[in-house]
Amino acid sequence: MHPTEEIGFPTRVIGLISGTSVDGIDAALVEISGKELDLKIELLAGETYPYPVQLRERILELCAGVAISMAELAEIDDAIAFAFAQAAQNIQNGHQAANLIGSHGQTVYHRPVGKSGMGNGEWGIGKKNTPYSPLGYSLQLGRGALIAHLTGITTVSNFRAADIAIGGHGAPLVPRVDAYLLSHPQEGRCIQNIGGIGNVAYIPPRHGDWLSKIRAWDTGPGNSLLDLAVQHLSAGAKTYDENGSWAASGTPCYPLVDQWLRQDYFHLPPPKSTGRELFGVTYLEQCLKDAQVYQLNSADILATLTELTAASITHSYQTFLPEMPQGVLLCGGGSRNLYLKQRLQLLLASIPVLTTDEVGLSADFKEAIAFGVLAYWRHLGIPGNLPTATGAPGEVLLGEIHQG
Ligand SMILES: Nc1ncnc2c1ncn2[C@@H]1O[C@H](COP(=O)(O)OP(=O)(O)OP(=O)(O)O)[C@@H](O)[C@H]1O
Ligand SMILES: CC(=O)N[C@H]1[C@@H]2OC[C@@H](O2)[C@@H](O)[C@@H]1O[C@H](C)C(=O)O
Repeated sequence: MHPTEEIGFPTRVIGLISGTSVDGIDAALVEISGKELDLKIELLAGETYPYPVQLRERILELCAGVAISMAELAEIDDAIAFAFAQAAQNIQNGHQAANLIGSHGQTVYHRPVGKSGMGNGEWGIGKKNTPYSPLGYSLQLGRGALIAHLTGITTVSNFRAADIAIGGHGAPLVPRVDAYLLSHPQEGRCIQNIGGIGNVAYIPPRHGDWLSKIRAWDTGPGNSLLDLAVQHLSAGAKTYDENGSWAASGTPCYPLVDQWLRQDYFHLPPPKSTGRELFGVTYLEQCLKDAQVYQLNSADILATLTELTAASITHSYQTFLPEMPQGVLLCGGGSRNLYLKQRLQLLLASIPVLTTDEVGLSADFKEAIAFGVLAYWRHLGIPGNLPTATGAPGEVLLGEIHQG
């Protein structure tokens, strides 16, 4: 049977993701129709389901590189799959049942392509064109087979592996979905996600060979350093800077922002990807040491870290885009940080900074929606990666299908 007949067409899909902020599982129930240029989605329900506190803490430790046994890894993998399956069940309450799930899972480790950790060519890594050339590696927990079993719904998971296997970064993957849902006939747009990590998709006006002109990459820290700093500076009382109001009460230290912007990652040309492995605990520790030199108070530290996020985004547009966009559309939790949004608008001067909500696509649930669309494309046999975004040499089908 053709896959579209199996799941019905148009179809009701659940997209699930927990991102690098590890704040909880974003679930989106969407009705999807069309394929690419005629792709349409309707968000029927969107919800964030927080992780149980202990599970979140364990995941954050894993992300920070704390060593654990394989047995414990298996337990965490299952706990995440159970939580994702529960989220899929809950999001359907009051709605007709879904017939497909796209589950990104929880990233706990991301090694960008060309960044082998083994060194010395051990295992043959580092020798180009051998089976062990320095491919990327990206590990998402919450196995799809278990989600399919628990929900009884066919589940697509492990989306990044196929792109990585052919030499891509396996990230960012959302830009291909952005292209079809957010492109504009006359306007070049940047779709800027500000999650734990920031990523941008530059989408030129939708005519000619616009698809091949799309550029996308991870811009660097979104909220990851800010969240860690807030936790540290509030002695655990807060997990993030609501609306950016704490940072707004301070003053950015511009010499420090300039110093931080000299970091290699910001100068690496795209395609490129990153994660909490770089912009995580160790990175923040260095930032806090640097801040001592300038005797910054807590508010000033947060203002300076917020400025780093804003400046790294705009600096990367100015450095790597073929032309500046006519508009910027924000999404992800950072789009709710009013101070950060204000700083971005100031740095981008006359380029309007809006959120994707303002053009009809949920800024909170866009990533979850995108993994629903990627699962749908997998079922239809449509590739999900954009080689200009991930650096892969070609398009591939993304994700493994587990029958429900
Ligand atoms: N009202 C708000 N004010 C300020 N910051 C906010 C607000 N709401 C959310 N955030 C920030 O957004 C973060 C969560 O963003 P989001 O859920 O988009 O990240 P993610 O999806 O986990 O990350 P990624 O996109 O890197 O995978 C929170 O940790 C917090 O820092
Ligand atoms: C390995 C991984 O999970 N990367 C995430 C992360 O969060 C933002 C940025 O880094 C992005 O490249 C990617 O997520 C989105 C969903 C993507 O693939 O488009």
